[in-house]
Amino acid sequence: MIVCCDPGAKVPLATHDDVDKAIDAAVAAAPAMAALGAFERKAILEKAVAELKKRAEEIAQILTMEAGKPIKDARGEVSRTIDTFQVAAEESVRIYGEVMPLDISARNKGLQGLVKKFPIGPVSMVSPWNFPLNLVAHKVAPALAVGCPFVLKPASRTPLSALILGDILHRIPELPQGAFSILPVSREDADMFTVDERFKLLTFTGSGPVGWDMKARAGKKKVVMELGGNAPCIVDDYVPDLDYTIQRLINGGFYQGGQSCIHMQRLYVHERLYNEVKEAFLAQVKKLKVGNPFEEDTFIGPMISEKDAKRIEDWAKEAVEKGGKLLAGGGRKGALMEPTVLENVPMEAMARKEEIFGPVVLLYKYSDFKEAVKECNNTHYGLQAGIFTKDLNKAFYAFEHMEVGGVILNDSPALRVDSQPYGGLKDSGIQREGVKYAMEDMLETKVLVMRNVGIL
Ligand SMILES: NC(=O)C1=CN([C@@H]2O[C@H](COP(=O)(O)OP(=O)(O)OC[C@H]3O[C@@H](n4cnc5c(N)ncnc54)[C@H](OP(=O)(O)O)[C@@H]3O)[C@@H](O)[C@H]2O)C=CC1
Ligand SMILES: O=C(O)[C@H](O)COP(=O)(O)O
Repeated sequence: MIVCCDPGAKVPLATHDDVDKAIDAAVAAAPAMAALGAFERKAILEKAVAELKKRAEEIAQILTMEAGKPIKDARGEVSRTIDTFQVAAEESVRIYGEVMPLDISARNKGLQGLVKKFPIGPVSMVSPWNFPLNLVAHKVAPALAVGCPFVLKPASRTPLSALILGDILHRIPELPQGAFSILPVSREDADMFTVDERFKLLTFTGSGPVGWDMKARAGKKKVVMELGGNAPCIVDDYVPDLDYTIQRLINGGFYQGGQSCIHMQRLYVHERLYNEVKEAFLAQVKKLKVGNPFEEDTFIGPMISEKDAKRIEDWAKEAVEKGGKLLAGGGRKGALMEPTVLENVPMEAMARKEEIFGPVVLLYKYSDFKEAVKECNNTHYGLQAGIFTKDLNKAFYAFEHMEVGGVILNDSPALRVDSQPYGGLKDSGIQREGVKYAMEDMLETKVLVMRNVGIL
């Protein structure tokens, strides 16, 4: 069977039997993976970095073809993927344990512990279409850094860049046979990624309903979930620089066509700056080029499918029906969705309640900072939040009170550095990615308890 991805590339689709064999191969490769020295894991990751650098433009073109991602963003994703692998190479030689005193009471006299981290074993990986290369890298590179074999299922709509990464790894002879498989597979045949007990960890990035259902059925394995968001951003009464702030707000709201779970969906602006920010923001929105993603100056390419673009358009319409005001955009041509700004959209509207995953920003005015933080938290998601302010006390207040995995000061919530801890609270997930943090989940702590009996 084959699976198609726009605009017509075809790749083989693995069967249930293929997945079964891949898991067996990962189990068989686990001892050899665990036996790799830190210097060997580092060398493998560095070879991947070198090859990604060589093939960067080819991969960027493929990302644009398979996901409709503007070419500038595709190049950005490749360069972030190189960072992700580079950081993993560096972290691979920094997996520390500890020696701990265990003589905590008289009966434990003479005891100490040697604590060491060991690779957890075969990892099941399921990745989404919105960052088809770097979100794959955020699972693959940490696994290689700790010495875990893996089987990865890329999203059906965007399997190509993951398969190219597989091609790169396949050419690294130091990787033990069976250490990895990358298998495009139908949802029906993908159930083993969730339920198979040969896997010791399931790491999933994608939508909430799918992720939470997987967690419920994952059995005894550890689970990492990177799910959706509905990211808020506050622009306080005094900000470092208004032009800079507007430029970052535009990026946060419309970069990647809003198809990112840290996309700035809600923008709360202090009443002192409200009119000025609104006017400058709308002026910039009107200049954004929507269209052919291969053109260098395109800011917003097509949504991942026409169906998704239609849903986004419908949610914008519903927001107006429920009392919101349309300030810009709202229209759609096929899969191309206009950058859209809505004001005062009420809580009952889908665009306020749920993750819109499109180029839509909701604008609100506030007068009390603490109330604005409360309103930011008024969602079942909790991934990232942004705050622009000159006042460090407010920044710390936001850091302490925002119910999210990351607060971004003086930039939009859409900012992610690939080495930072990344992940959410509430319905946005559990555990963290961001190389070093993903590695922690792929390691098992073991202790050697030693008694010094004092006899020669
Ligand atoms: N990072 C994020 O927060 C993301 C959020 N989303 C949100 O989710 C919405 C839907 O996007 P979509 O791509 O369908 O997201 P999904 O969560 O449905 O898919 C993500 C990955 O999970 C796979 N998958 C889905 N169901 C199963 C299953 N039962 N067993 C094993 N694997 C499974 C998908 O495979 P397949 O591709 O074959 O269906 C894909 O590889 C988006 O519009 C957006 O709102 C989407 C992507 C990323
Ligand atoms: O910049 C990123 O890496 C993404 O926004 C993170 O991907 P997500 O949309 O799955 O969180």
